[in-house]
Amino acid sequence: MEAGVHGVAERRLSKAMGGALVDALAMAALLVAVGLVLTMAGVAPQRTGTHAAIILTAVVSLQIFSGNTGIVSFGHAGFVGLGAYVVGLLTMSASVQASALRNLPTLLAGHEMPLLAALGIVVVLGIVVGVVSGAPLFRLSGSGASIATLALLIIVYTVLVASRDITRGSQPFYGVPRDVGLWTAIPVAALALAFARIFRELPIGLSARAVADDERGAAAIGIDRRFTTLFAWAASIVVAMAAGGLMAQFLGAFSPKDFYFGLAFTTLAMLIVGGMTSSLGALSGVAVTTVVIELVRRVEGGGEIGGIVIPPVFGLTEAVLALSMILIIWRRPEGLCGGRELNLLKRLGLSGPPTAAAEPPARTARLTIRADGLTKRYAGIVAVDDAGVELPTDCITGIIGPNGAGKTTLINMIAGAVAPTSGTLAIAGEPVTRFAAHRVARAGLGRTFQNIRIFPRMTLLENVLVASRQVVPGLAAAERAAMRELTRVGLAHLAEQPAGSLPYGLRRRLEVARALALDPAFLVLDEPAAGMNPVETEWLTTMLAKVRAERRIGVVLIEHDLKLVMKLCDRIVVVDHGRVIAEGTPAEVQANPDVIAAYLGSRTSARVLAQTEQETKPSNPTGEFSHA
Ligand SMILES: Nc1ncnc2c1ncn2[C@@H]1O[C@H](COP(=O)(O)OP(=O)(O)OP(=O)(O)O)[C@@H](O)[C@H]1O
Repeated sequence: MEAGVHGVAERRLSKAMGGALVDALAMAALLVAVGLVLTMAGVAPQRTGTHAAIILTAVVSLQIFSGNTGIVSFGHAGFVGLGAYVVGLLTMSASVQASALRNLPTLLAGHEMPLLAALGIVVVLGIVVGVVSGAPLFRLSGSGASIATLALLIIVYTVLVASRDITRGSQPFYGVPRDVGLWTAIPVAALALAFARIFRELPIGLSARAVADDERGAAAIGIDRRFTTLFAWAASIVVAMAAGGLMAQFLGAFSPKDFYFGLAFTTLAMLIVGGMTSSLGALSGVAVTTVVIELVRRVEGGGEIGGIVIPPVFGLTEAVLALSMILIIWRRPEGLCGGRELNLLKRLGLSGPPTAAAEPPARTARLTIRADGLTKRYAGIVAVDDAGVELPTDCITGIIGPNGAGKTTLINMIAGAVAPTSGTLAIAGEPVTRFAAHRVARAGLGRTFQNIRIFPRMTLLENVLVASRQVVPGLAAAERAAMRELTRVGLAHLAEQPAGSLPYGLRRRLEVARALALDPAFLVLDEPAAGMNPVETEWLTTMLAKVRAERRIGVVLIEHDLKLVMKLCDRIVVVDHGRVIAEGTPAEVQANPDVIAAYLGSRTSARVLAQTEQETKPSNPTGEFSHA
């Protein structure tokens, strides 16, 4: 039994969260150290540092969204602007308002708030604005969503310009108290960085990264893409608007064009240079780019260096930024940090993988998946035709049939990945006919895919954790459950490696571990032995029989390896031309003339069948667990 302070800490705080907190503290300490150096260096460096810290907050807001969801956003700059105008209006003195904004609605006039109170309002407003602007947006995904963020940038800009009574239109909005200095900007930037670092380890951050890596794989473990994306968007908009609030009190005067394409481009370039997928990337991107911009600005306006007269080169800063962005995308697509976080604890050898949890209790009730009259028509093709099957938890069911028979389509309809044209479906008595894949997963179905769908940029542990945390309360406990599944499939020693580095056979194992981490009532495997050598196939057979016996879950597998099917399965469903043509024990199916005619007619199949006949186990009509 675990004992002592370390054991208690591990039980309460997940390893990943502990690491994130230490990283957040380290980055904050770094910012404070830079701030102290700048304080001693004079007024001009302090102003540069303050501006950089505010820009860092804006870049971090972009990182929280784009870095986790993989959707490049052009829209955040607009929301930085919105935050600037809100804080400007709330903190401006009434006398300045009276002269600069004569037609300001009374609701907005004369607040004269301190910055902190105005930032509090910005946070609340940011949540509302984030949800309202994101809700229609994230029906889209991928590049469609990216283009929609560009449209949002234009909409926010247009609204700011058009709201003349409130913003002075395209004229400068002036008279905002200039109260933001280095020691306001740095703590806010440190907080934003800490939030970003912790966000990626939270369930929502894990889900967002899973969606970014493989949308269908994420849906199969119960992740709702729309909710996840909307949450990440709203959280990032809060940070963007807070950055805008600081910018307002740093500049004192600004106009909508300060928060348009120029800012969108600069912040995006900084994030790409540093590395979009980590908070460390945001920090290093801003640091490196700020230094480069400062150096280039000295040349841009012209001057004399060592007696050589340099003419003004306007637009040089943007050109250098664009060039560095292209260079990074070309030479180092993951950015300077390569997508890595600091991970101080791991680097110092102070944190290893979590311990594995004990097995969950075996299921006691007999449950079924019931499909009636399931049909799927594609233009001109009936992929599945009026299929009716019952898949219980007390046996391993094999679904076989020739290529193109409709097996995968049948499974995809059951798993919610393909909407049936007609028919009904129920899992454990719950009607799930029109459920999206993530809802079917939550109803108790874990699955793997014919074309493996792991999350390659996440570690093996994260791949499984993102599933276990759906059913295990508490991240620390979910981590231990994930370790248990990795141990089961023999991958625990690779827990902290990126999944993308795994060879093909091990990826299949990881996918099985991820599906089992959902603690599903049903495990559906689409060609699990494809690409495995005989030793791996034997391992898979043993592991499946063992897990079925221990956990008492229903296993359904589509498999072309007839030997494996006949050896492992209690029941077999045969599909041909989209129809279920036979159903029964392996012995019954092998003797069925329809099966022999339609599916096993070829010489090779007949030979396999003959070979496997002796190895086939007896039928299991009582539904007893035969693999205990
Ligand atoms: N998205 C789709 N659009 C059009 N036709 C499709 C689509 N998906 C599947 N089909 C067709 O439906 C039929 C059944 O395909 P399915 O992949 O379900 O068969 P299968 O039995 O799993 O085949 P295999 O063993 O080769 O994987 C095939 O004719 C296939 O071409």
